[in-house]
Amino acid sequence: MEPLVHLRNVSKQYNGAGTPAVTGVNLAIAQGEAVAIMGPSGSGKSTLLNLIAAMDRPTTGTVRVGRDRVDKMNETAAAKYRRRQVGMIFQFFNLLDDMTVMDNILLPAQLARGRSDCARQRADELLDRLRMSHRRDAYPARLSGGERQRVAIARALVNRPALLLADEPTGAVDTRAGEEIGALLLDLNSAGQTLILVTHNPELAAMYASRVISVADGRIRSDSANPAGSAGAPGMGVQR
Ligand SMILES: Nc1ncnc2c1ncn2[C@@H]1O[C@H](COP(=O)(O)OP(=O)(O)OP(=O)(O)O)[C@@H](O)[C@H]1O
Repeated sequence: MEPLVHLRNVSKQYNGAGTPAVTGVNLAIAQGEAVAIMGPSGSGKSTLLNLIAAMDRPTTGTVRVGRDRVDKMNETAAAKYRRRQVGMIFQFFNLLDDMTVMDNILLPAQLARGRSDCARQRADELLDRLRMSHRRDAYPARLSGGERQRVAIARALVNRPALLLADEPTGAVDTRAGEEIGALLLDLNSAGQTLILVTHNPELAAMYASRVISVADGRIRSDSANPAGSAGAPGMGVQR
Protein backbone atom coordinates (compact mmCIF):
# COMPACT_ATOMS: atom_id res chain seq x y z
CA MET A 1 0.00 0.00 0.00
CA GLU A 2 1.18 3.55 -0.77
CA PRO A 3 2.36 5.40 2.33
CA LEU A 4 0.23 8.33 3.47
CA VAL A 5 3.32 10.49 3.99
CA HIS A 6 6.35 10.03 1.76
CA LEU A 7 9.51 12.12 1.89
CA ARG A 8 12.22 11.39 -0.65
CA ASN A 9 15.71 12.79 -0.31
CA VAL A 10 14.40 15.91 1.41
CA SER A 11 16.77 18.72 2.39
CA LYS A 12 16.00 22.17 3.75
CA GLN A 13 18.46 25.01 3.76
CA TYR A 14 17.06 28.22 5.29
CA ASN A 15 18.18 31.45 3.69
CA GLY A 16 21.22 32.80 5.43
CA ALA A 17 21.71 29.72 7.63
CA GLY A 18 25.10 28.02 7.50
CA THR A 19 24.21 24.34 7.63
CA PRO A 20 21.00 22.78 6.32
CA ALA A 21 18.25 22.21 8.91
CA VAL A 22 17.35 18.88 7.25
CA THR A 23 19.58 16.76 5.01
CA GLY A 24 18.70 13.81 2.76
CA VAL A 25 15.65 12.60 4.68
CA ASN A 26 13.77 9.57 3.36
CA LEU A 27 10.68 8.67 5.29
CA ALA A 28 7.47 6.74 4.66
CA ILE A 29 4.58 6.78 7.11
CA ALA A 30 1.60 4.53 6.56
CA GLN A 31 -1.97 5.48 7.24
CA GLY A 32 -2.84 4.74 10.85
CA GLU A 33 0.67 4.94 12.26
CA ALA A 34 1.56 6.86 15.44
CA VAL A 35 5.08 8.15 14.94
CA ALA A 36 7.20 10.11 17.39
CA ILE A 37 10.03 12.26 16.06
CA MET A 38 12.66 12.81 18.72
CA GLY A 39 15.97 14.60 18.88
CA PRO A 40 17.88 17.40 20.55
CA SER A 41 17.01 21.06 20.20
CA GLY A 42 17.83 22.37 16.73
CA SER A 43 18.02 18.89 15.17
CA GLY A 44 15.33 19.63 12.57
CA LYS A 45 12.17 18.13 14.09
CA SER A 46 9.92 21.16 13.63
CA THR A 47 11.34 21.74 10.17
CA LEU A 48 10.28 18.22 9.18
CA LEU A 49 6.80 18.78 10.58
CA ASN A 50 6.53 22.12 8.75
CA LEU A 51 7.57 20.50 5.47
CA ILE A 52 4.87 17.83 5.88
CA ALA A 53 2.30 20.51 6.78
CA ALA A 54 3.26 22.66 3.76
CA MET A 55 4.13 25.51 6.11
CA ASP A 56 7.44 25.52 4.29
CA ARG A 57 8.95 23.92 1.17
CA PRO A 58 12.08 21.79 0.90
CA THR A 59 15.15 23.08 -0.94
CA THR A 60 15.43 19.71 -2.68
CA GLY A 61 13.47 16.46 -2.61
CA THR A 62 9.80 15.52 -2.74
CA VAL A 63 7.09 15.53 -0.08
CA ARG A 64 3.90 13.62 -0.84
CA VAL A 65 0.86 13.31 1.41
CA GLY A 66 -1.77 11.05 -0.09
CA ARG A 67 -2.13 12.22 -3.67
CA ASP A 68 -0.84 15.70 -2.90
CA ARG A 69 2.61 16.81 -4.01
CA VAL A 70 3.22 19.09 -1.05
CA ASP A 71 6.67 20.37 -2.06
CA LYS A 72 5.25 21.88 -5.26
CA MET A 73 2.40 23.83 -3.69
CA ASN A 74 1.97 27.58 -3.87
CA GLU A 75 0.52 29.34 -0.83
CA THR A 76 -3.10 29.06 -1.98
CA ALA A 77 -2.83 25.34 -2.62
CA ALA A 78 -0.95 24.85 0.65
CA ALA A 79 -3.65 26.65 2.65
CA LYS A 80 -6.33 24.50 1.04
CA TYR A 81 -4.31 21.33 1.64
CA ARG A 82 -3.82 22.22 5.32
CA ARG A 83 -7.51 22.94 5.84
CA ARG A 84 -8.55 19.62 4.37
CA GLN A 85 -5.77 17.17 5.20
CA VAL A 86 -3.86 18.39 8.23
CA GLY A 87 -4.72 19.12 11.85
CA MET A 88 -1.99 20.74 13.90
CA ILE A 89 -1.51 21.14 17.62
CA PHE A 90 1.27 23.11 19.28
CA GLN A 91 2.87 23.46 22.67
CA PHE A 92 1.15 26.78 23.42
CA PHE A 93 -2.29 25.86 22.02
CA ASN A 94 -2.62 28.86 19.65
CA LEU A 95 -6.26 29.46 20.56
CA LEU A 96 -7.89 32.81 19.87
CA ASP A 97 -8.55 34.47 23.23
CA ASP A 98 -11.55 36.53 22.17
CA MET A 99 -13.47 33.55 20.81
CA THR A 100 -15.32 30.93 22.84
CA VAL A 101 -14.28 27.29 22.92
CA MET A 102 -16.99 26.43 20.39
CA ASP A 103 -16.00 29.24 18.01
CA ASN A 104 -12.32 28.30 18.22
CA ILE A 105 -13.21 24.72 17.28
CA LEU A 106 -15.44 25.84 14.40
CA LEU A 107 -12.86 28.18 12.89
CA PRO A 108 -11.14 25.67 10.55
CA ALA A 109 -14.54 24.41 9.42
CA GLN A 110 -15.61 27.95 8.54
CA LEU A 111 -12.38 28.50 6.63
CA ALA A 112 -13.00 25.27 4.72
CA ARG A 113 -16.56 26.49 3.99
CA GLY A 114 -18.22 23.17 4.75
CA ARG A 115 -21.85 22.95 5.83
CA SER A 116 -22.11 24.78 9.12
CA ASP A 117 -24.67 22.38 10.64
CA CYS A 118 -22.33 19.45 9.93
CA ALA A 119 -19.40 21.32 11.48
CA ARG A 120 -21.41 22.19 14.57
CA GLN A 121 -22.47 18.58 14.96
CA ARG A 122 -18.86 17.45 14.61
CA ALA A 123 -17.71 20.07 17.13
CA ASP A 124 -20.38 18.94 19.61
CA GLU A 125 -19.32 15.33 19.15
CA LEU A 126 -15.65 16.22 19.73
CA LEU A 127 -16.44 18.33 22.79
CA ASP A 128 -18.42 15.45 24.20
CA ARG A 129 -15.66 12.94 23.57
CA LEU A 130 -12.98 15.22 24.97
CA ARG A 131 -15.20 15.81 28.04
CA MET A 132 -15.35 19.54 27.34
CA SER A 133 -19.06 20.02 26.57
CA HIS A 134 -19.62 21.98 29.76
CA ARG A 135 -16.95 24.48 28.64
CA ARG A 136 -18.27 25.16 25.14
CA ASP A 137 -19.11 28.81 25.87
CA ALA A 138 -16.01 29.56 27.96
CA TYR A 139 -13.12 31.71 26.77
CA PRO A 140 -9.63 30.18 26.63
CA ALA A 141 -8.29 32.44 29.41
CA ARG A 142 -10.62 30.67 31.84
CA LEU A 143 -9.37 27.19 30.97
CA SER A 144 -6.54 25.11 32.44
CA GLY A 145 -3.60 24.18 30.22
CA GLY A 146 -4.92 20.65 29.76
CA GLU A 147 -8.37 21.97 28.83
CA ARG A 148 -6.88 24.41 26.34
CA GLN A 149 -4.95 21.62 24.69
CA ARG A 150 -8.13 19.53 24.44
CA VAL A 151 -9.84 22.44 22.69
CA ALA A 152 -6.83 22.72 20.36
CA ILE A 153 -7.13 19.00 19.58
CA ALA A 154 -10.84 19.35 18.85
CA ARG A 155 -10.11 22.29 16.56
CA ALA A 156 -7.43 20.25 14.78
CA LEU A 157 -9.90 17.42 14.21
CA VAL A 158 -13.02 19.31 13.19
CA ASN A 159 -12.36 18.88 9.46
CA ARG A 160 -11.49 15.17 9.88
CA PRO A 161 -7.89 15.56 8.65
CA ALA A 162 -5.98 12.58 7.30
CA LEU A 163 -3.00 13.64 9.39
CA LEU A 164 -2.72 14.98 12.92
CA LEU A 165 0.60 16.74 13.58
CA ALA A 166 1.60 17.60 17.14
CA ASP A 167 4.61 19.72 18.08
CA GLU A 168 5.44 19.25 21.79
CA PRO A 169 1.74 18.96 22.68
CA THR A 170 2.40 18.33 26.37
CA GLY A 171 5.25 20.83 26.73
CA ALA A 172 3.18 23.50 28.47
CA VAL A 173 0.96 21.40 30.75
CA ASP A 174 1.60 19.61 34.03
CA THR A 175 2.35 15.89 34.22
CA ARG A 176 -1.20 14.77 34.83
CA ALA A 177 -2.65 16.87 32.02
CA GLY A 178 0.22 15.68 29.82
CA GLU A 179 -0.71 12.05 30.50
CA GLU A 180 -4.32 12.81 29.67
CA ILE A 181 -3.33 14.48 26.39
CA GLY A 182 -1.10 11.50 25.58
CA ALA A 183 -3.94 9.07 26.29
CA LEU A 184 -6.21 11.12 24.09
CA LEU A 185 -3.78 10.99 21.19
CA LEU A 186 -3.47 7.27 21.70
CA ASP A 187 -7.23 6.80 21.57
CA LEU A 188 -7.42 8.84 18.39
CA ASN A 189 -4.72 6.70 16.85
CA SER A 190 -6.46 3.49 17.96
CA ALA A 191 -9.49 4.73 16.05
CA GLY A 192 -7.40 5.10 12.90
CA GLN A 193 -6.04 8.64 13.08
CA THR A 194 -2.53 8.94 11.64
CA LEU A 195 -0.40 10.86 14.09
CA ILE A 196 3.04 12.44 13.92
CA LEU A 197 4.29 13.74 17.22
CA VAL A 198 7.40 15.84 17.78
CA THR A 199 8.62 15.62 21.34
CA HIS A 200 11.62 15.95 23.62
CA ASN A 201 9.86 13.70 26.06
CA PRO A 202 11.04 10.07 25.80
CA GLU A 203 8.25 8.89 28.10
CA LEU A 204 5.60 10.37 25.86
CA ALA A 205 7.20 8.77 22.82
CA ALA A 206 7.62 5.41 24.56
CA MET A 207 4.06 5.27 25.80
CA TYR A 208 2.12 6.74 22.94
CA ALA A 209 3.96 6.11 19.67
CA SER A 210 4.29 2.78 17.87
CA ARG A 211 7.35 3.98 15.99
CA VAL A 212 10.13 6.29 17.14
CA ILE A 213 12.33 8.23 14.72
CA SER A 214 15.44 9.91 16.12
CA VAL A 215 16.97 12.85 14.31
CA ALA A 216 20.26 14.63 14.91
CA ASP A 217 21.84 17.38 12.85
CA GLY A 218 19.00 17.22 10.34
CA ARG A 219 19.41 13.51 9.56
CA ILE A 220 17.45 10.44 10.61
CA ARG A 221 19.71 8.45 12.95
CA SER A 222 17.32 5.66 13.88
CA ASP A 223 13.83 4.53 13.01
CA SER A 224 12.40 1.71 15.07
CA ALA A 225 9.16 0.07 16.00
CA ASN A 226 8.21 0.63 19.61
CA PRO A 227 6.38 -2.46 20.84
CA ALA A 228 5.47 -0.73 24.11
CA GLY A 229 3.75 2.15 22.34
CA SER A 230 0.05 2.34 21.65
CA ALA A 231 -0.72 -0.34 24.22
CA GLY A 232 -1.71 -0.36 27.82
CA ALA A 233 -2.13 3.39 28.36
CA PRO A 234 -5.44 4.57 29.77
CA GLY A 235 -7.96 5.61 27.16
CA MET A 236 -10.74 8.18 27.02
CA GLY A 237 -13.00 6.54 24.48
CA VAL A 238 -12.35 8.94 21.63
CA GLN A 239 -13.02 8.02 18.05
CA ARG A 240 -12.00 9.72 14.88
N1 LIG B 1 12.92 30.07 9.79
C1 LIG B 1 14.19 29.73 10.01
N2 LIG B 1 15.21 30.43 9.48
C2 LIG B 1 16.49 30.09 9.67
N3 LIG B 1 16.88 29.01 10.39
C3 LIG B 1 15.92 28.27 10.96
C4 LIG B 1 14.53 28.57 10.80
N4 LIG B 1 13.81 27.65 11.48
C5 LIG B 1 14.71 26.80 12.02
N5 LIG B 1 15.97 27.16 11.72
C6 LIG B 1 17.20 26.47 12.11
O1 LIG B 1 17.12 25.15 11.60
C7 LIG B 1 17.63 24.21 12.54
C8 LIG B 1 16.56 23.19 12.90
O2 LIG B 1 15.53 23.87 13.60
P1 LIG B 1 14.19 23.14 14.08
O3 LIG B 1 13.32 24.20 14.67
O4 LIG B 1 13.65 22.33 12.98
O5 LIG B 1 14.77 22.18 15.22
P2 LIG B 1 13.99 21.39 16.36
O6 LIG B 1 14.63 20.05 16.43
O7 LIG B 1 12.54 21.44 16.13
O8 LIG B 1 14.38 22.26 17.65
P3 LIG B 1 13.56 22.49 19.03
O9 LIG B 1 13.46 21.15 19.68
O10 LIG B 1 14.44 23.43 19.78
O11 LIG B 1 12.24 23.08 18.65
C9 LIG B 1 18.13 25.03 13.72
O12 LIG B 1 19.51 25.27 13.55
C10 LIG B 1 17.35 26.32 13.61
O13 LIG B 1 18.08 27.39 14.16
